[in-house]
Amino acid sequence: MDGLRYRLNAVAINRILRQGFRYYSRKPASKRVSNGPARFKLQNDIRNVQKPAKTGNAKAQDRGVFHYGSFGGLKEIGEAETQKTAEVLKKISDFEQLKILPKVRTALQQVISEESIALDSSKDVSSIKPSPIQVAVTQKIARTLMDKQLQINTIAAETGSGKTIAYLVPLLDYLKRVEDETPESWDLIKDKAIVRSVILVPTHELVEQVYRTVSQSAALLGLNAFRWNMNTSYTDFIDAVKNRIDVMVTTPGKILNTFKVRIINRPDRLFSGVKFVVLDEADTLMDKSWLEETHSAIQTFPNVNHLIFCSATIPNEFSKTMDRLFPTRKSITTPKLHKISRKIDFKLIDASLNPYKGSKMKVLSQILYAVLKDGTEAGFEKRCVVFVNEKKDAKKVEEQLRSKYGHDCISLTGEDTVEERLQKIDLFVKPARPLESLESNATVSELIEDTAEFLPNSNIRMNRTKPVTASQKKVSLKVLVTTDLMARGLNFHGIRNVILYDVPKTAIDLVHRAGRTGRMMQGGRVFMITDKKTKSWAKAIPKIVRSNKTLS
Ligand SMILES: Nc1ncnc2c1ncn2[C@@H]1O[C@H](COP(=O)(O)OP(=O)(O)OP(=O)(O)O)[C@@H](O)[C@H]1O
Repeated sequence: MDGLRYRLNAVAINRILRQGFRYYSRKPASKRVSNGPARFKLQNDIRNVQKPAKTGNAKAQDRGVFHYGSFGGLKEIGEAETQKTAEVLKKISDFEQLKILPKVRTALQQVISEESIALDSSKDVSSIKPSPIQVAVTQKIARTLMDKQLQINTIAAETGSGKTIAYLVPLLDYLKRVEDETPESWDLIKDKAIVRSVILVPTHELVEQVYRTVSQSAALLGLNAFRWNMNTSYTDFIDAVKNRIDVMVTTPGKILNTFKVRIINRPDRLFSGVKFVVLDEADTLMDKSWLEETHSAIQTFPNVNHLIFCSATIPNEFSKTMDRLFPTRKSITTPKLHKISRKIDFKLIDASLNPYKGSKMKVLSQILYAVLKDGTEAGFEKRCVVFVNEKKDAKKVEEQLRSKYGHDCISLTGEDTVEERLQKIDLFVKPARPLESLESNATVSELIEDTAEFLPNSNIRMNRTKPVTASQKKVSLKVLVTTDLMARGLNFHGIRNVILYDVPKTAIDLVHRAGRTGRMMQGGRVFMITDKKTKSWAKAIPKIVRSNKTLS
């Protein structure tokens, strides 16, 4: 980073930080408010939103539901539906109480202990507890796990609630029970060239992420896992399937491609052994743009027993599609579905107020500066994800952050190749790197004065719990600017700050983007930048999060 430029910016920023409040105090007395302008404005906005002017919305609010935006949003889930899950959760809180094979339980606890962001390495593996969705799914599906007829379930739970393990429990339990409890069937298939189960996801990033969890669990259980992504050749697949693939992770497109090439002989036979199919990020996979491909891919598995649709949101459109195509499905939903975790500190900054003068870019650079300086994540490289609505803006924002403000920044959109995308997200999906391990520590804060504690004209006070020590002054911040493409399903590892540069257009986008932090009940901060055009329903979100309201 260009030190001099940064130093100049820092001086400017500090001046702006101080001037923000001075400027405000020069305003006419009638407009002065002791709590600070933005807070006042925010409360006004909330009051406006809560006025029962729009009767539909007011009624929804009475039920604890907040209608965000004017586009077709999230389905309102009836209390009766989540009540069933709540009842199960009252009775069960341990893995030991779940009806699964002990070896599957131990393997999955082991995997959770190795990959979870919510546990420290000293944690005793056997004391790891299942998350609510893991309890609900296991108990519900276990009852009919080995039944022969087709069973269709939708699983829906909030972002970062452990849904991958939730569907892996019945899947792996099923595969191992076939081996252990039906030796005649197992003898017939164990040496056959077949695929036994498939997990479908929309992107190659997710193929990689889900495969990591699947391959770890499969190795512990003596199962063969295989991922088919952009680098996998048809010969790789043929070699793997010869030895039986127990779990395959791929995209619907890859499944359909097997029917288009000569090199794969009779793919219908290879897929005739598929008994268990999971669609992860099902609302995306069943979206208009994917539906045809996804549906055709499912149809290539004629003997499937379990079909699971898993997602963090149930958009109205998805629900209608499912009613049409799979009317007999059963739903498993958690009470917190469509809520933003209360562990997330949701902050608003209004770019239309001084000193930003309408510049969202200025706001963004100041948030990044404040994040850099807040004294958290001491000794580790900080990482921050910025979401924009349009892909054309990702590059623009990146360039400005780099050239004008000297931030260490990359942008990622669908225009990058899959390899580039995987490379760019690598730093963000892995645990934060200790600063000592980095060759050249970016010692940005050593160049700047230690003064910034709040952002002007916002409801933001950067909570610095301890004084910043000399070692904490060594800081480094990596910034990823991206679009909704990276908002679904990706388990950004321990990312504590997400910035919504643009106000998300729908509640669906809002829930997914905010959900890249605060995963598995860990803390996190979401900063949303608003401006003159931003509707009052968006400005009400911090209050909605604090009061634990459901979004629709
Ligand atoms: N029982 C558990 N205890 C603690 N951590 C867990 C548990 N189960 C899963 N995790 C961890 O929680 C994190 C989030 O899990 P996962 O990615 O499956 O969430 P998700 O619900 O699929 O999120 P999204 O909706 O964003 O796709 C992972 O780091 C995972 O290792």
